[in-house]
Amino acid sequence: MTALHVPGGITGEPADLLPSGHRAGAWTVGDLIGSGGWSTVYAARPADRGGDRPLEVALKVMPTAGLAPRQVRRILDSAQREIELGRRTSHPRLIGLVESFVLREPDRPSLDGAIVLVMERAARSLRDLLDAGVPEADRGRLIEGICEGLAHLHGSGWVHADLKPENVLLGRDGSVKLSDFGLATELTGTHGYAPPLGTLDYLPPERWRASLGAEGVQVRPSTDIWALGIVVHELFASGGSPFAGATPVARGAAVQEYGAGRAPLRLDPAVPPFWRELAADCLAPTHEARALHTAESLLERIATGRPAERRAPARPRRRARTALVAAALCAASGAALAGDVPRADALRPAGELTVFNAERGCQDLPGRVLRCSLGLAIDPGRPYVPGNVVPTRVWHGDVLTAECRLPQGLPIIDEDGVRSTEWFWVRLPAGSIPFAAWLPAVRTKDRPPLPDCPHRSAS
Ligand SMILES: Nc1ncnc2c1ncn2[C@@H]1O[C@H](COP(=O)(O)OP(=O)(O)OP(=O)(O)O)[C@@H](O)[C@H]1O
Repeated sequence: MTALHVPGGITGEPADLLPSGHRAGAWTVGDLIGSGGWSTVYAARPADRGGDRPLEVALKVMPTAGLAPRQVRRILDSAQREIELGRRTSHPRLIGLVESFVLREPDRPSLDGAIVLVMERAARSLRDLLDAGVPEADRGRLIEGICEGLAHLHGSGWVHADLKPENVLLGRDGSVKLSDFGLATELTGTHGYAPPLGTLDYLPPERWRASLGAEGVQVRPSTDIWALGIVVHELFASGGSPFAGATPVARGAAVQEYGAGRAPLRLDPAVPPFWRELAADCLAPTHEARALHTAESLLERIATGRPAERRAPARPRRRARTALVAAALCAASGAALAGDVPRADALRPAGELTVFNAERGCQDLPGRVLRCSLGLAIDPGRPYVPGNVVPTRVWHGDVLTAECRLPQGLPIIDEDGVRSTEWFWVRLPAGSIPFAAWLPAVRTKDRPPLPDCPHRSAS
């Protein structure tokens, strides 16, 4: 875990290292695996034969000696979270906790009193794999494994809160195992509170302006979904972030510009269409829009979408998937426009529609807040995501002129569960470019008699 709001890591003298062959609790220490800001991790094996202990484990040693009380509290809190989560959950996609103990090392004062977490041992981390180059055939499987881990965590009422390639470990067989639960937070209702720590490159826009209360900062499952979107992008873009900048802070500034609707999402062209749509949904700029994409629903999409990709690797087949309308409730500036739409002079106004936004809290607002704005689609046959909406926004109560209807577009479900495949070709306010776009029928209660549209945007 990297400090965000407080100066990072442990200050003072570095702790001693445990030599290979040293006995720590019931374990014999082996090679050093690596170290983070708060801990050192060693390979280890059982010191005694017999018993049902795993034959190879990793010891995460978290020294506490000589630290300021605040730092000790931080480490104890982190260890407590790992232990609590390890005690309460168990899943093949989560690194298992075998046991924990306090190290007694009177001859090594810097290690005396260190907390030791004994964990299932992995072969390497996703960061190592990214550095070496991820084989193309493995990428989808890795994402699916991360989603499985997140789905189990979220389903058990926990948020990881520090998802990043360093914390995605890989077994010898390549299986994915999420690790490092030092910030993991149990939800009470819709959210939980974590210490104000995290890794800058994986923080969603709302975290950059989150207030720090007595309990910490608010985290929700959508925090992990954002981080997943970054990891998906990294897997296909040689480790690159979708947000430009030479430093994590500069990239964080780009995240905030995007979150405020002042910049579009620019995904690397190397990310294939299926994963691009998935990453864009994970990277929806607001918690509200992102919350529509749960780890569980992403898993379902992967399960149905990936085989199609495999069958037609040259040009992945577009699957008509059900999209949730609020996915397009985000800033859409800079959206590219698809062709094959009728010219302005070809439009003959045929009916009026009043925009209806089913999202709670968006119907009685006196002003026009971005959060409650709706984007109209460029192409009603493509997923209704930020890359497929026009820049002009509309709001609940706006009256739009409709020209025609498309009975069979992509099915859309609104926040109340109303589903429709119908779309309306509507004019946008004067001066808008483009001059018209597609409104999903779930975004209006009106059904004026309209002719069927002769056209649809190219997909
Ligand atoms: N169970 C494990 N099996 C194998 N390697 C592990 C295991 N747990 C951690 N590691 C490796 O040990 C190193 C340090 O671990 P870790 O990142 O958990 O420490 P940390 O102090 O929490 O780090 P950070 O401050 O970066 O979050 C990393 O290289 C990680 O891949």
